[in-house]
Amino acid sequence: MLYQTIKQIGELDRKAMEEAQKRLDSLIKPPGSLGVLEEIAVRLAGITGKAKPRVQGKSVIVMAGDHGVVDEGVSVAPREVTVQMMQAMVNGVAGIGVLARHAAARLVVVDVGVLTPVALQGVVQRKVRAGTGNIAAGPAMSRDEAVQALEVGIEVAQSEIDAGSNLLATGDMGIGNTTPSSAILAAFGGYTAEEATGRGTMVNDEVMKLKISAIARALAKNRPDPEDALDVLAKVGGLEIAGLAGVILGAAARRTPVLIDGFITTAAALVAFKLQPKSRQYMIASHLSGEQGHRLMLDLLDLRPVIHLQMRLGEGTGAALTMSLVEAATKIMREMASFDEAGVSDLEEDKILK
Ligand SMILES: O=C(O)c1ccc[n+]([C@@H]2O[C@H](COP(=O)([O-])O)[C@@H](O)[C@H]2O)c1
Ligand SMILES: Cc1cc2nc[nH]c2cc1C
Repeated sequence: MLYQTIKQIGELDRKAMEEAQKRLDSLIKPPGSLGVLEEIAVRLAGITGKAKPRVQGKSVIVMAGDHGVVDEGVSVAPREVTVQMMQAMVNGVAGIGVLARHAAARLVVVDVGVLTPVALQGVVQRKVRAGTGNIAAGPAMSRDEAVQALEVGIEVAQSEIDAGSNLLATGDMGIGNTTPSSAILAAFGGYTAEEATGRGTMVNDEVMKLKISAIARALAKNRPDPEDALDVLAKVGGLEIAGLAGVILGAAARRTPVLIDGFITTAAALVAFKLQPKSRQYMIASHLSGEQGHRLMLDLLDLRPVIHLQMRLGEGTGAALTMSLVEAATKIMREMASFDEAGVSDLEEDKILK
């Protein structure tokens, strides 16, 4: 199913993009004056094949997993916080609970690999295994488990689309998950552990040293092959990272725009891109995370973040906030009048900067 999904991902619809650009240029404004909103509008046309798409339903999909590498002491938070935060999410009181509600989006929380054996009320149960292995000592998971977690993401994304959502946002929850995300960045980008590592939940200098050492050992021990995305994902990734890469591929295969959140979801975006380079065109980078290394990831993807709020919470919070901007771009296309329609005098063509 993974390979079928990867094969289904096509190119953007250039004709719809040209039509959208033409319409934008006819609207009552100086050329290009809505800036990035115009870029989003054109890309949405390419993704959906419609010059004037309408956002009909929004879903934020949070994938959650635990990490064996927490044994190395790489986070400020104890591992049980993963599950406690999932509970807070379904109760609507976590950051993403608030911001998904603010965006009028459905919030879907998926257990793709948390340690607790108990099923949480309101959480979608798709556990592939109970947490990853410690990447500083061996692989995170098997190749087969990585495929299973990717397929969970594809299925959840496509069931949200089947239920009427046509704008998706990605979110993550997993204590310790900035460590595998940094390892993924180092593996794909050829960076050292030091260059790829940030402070996550705000670890101090002492913990930072442990974290860099754990990532360096993870790379040396596992030797992930950057030419083989599944190898990188299985050896130094995470279950929620795999699930999120699946969400992105599943959305792209169904020509649905998908908002990328922060450091962890962008690591997943890198995996999706390496599995299918065409998937990149369906991604909208929502924000620039405060996590060191996020910009390096976005540069590898050649994506430009829409908002800069120094957020580094994860959970899909930056992606949820950006949903309303994406929706605004569709409304510009649908509701703003042209010079002709509004009876505004045409601009003087010979005076416009070309
Ligand atoms: O999204 C981000 O950019 C981001 C940056 C730093 C931390 N986080 C969140 O914090 C947790 C991981 O931090 P850590 O220090 O435990 O690796 C995880 O649950 C993430 O959602 C998220
Ligand atoms: C409290 C808390 C909330 C989070 N949300 C995402 N990662 C998190 C990490 C912590 C520690």
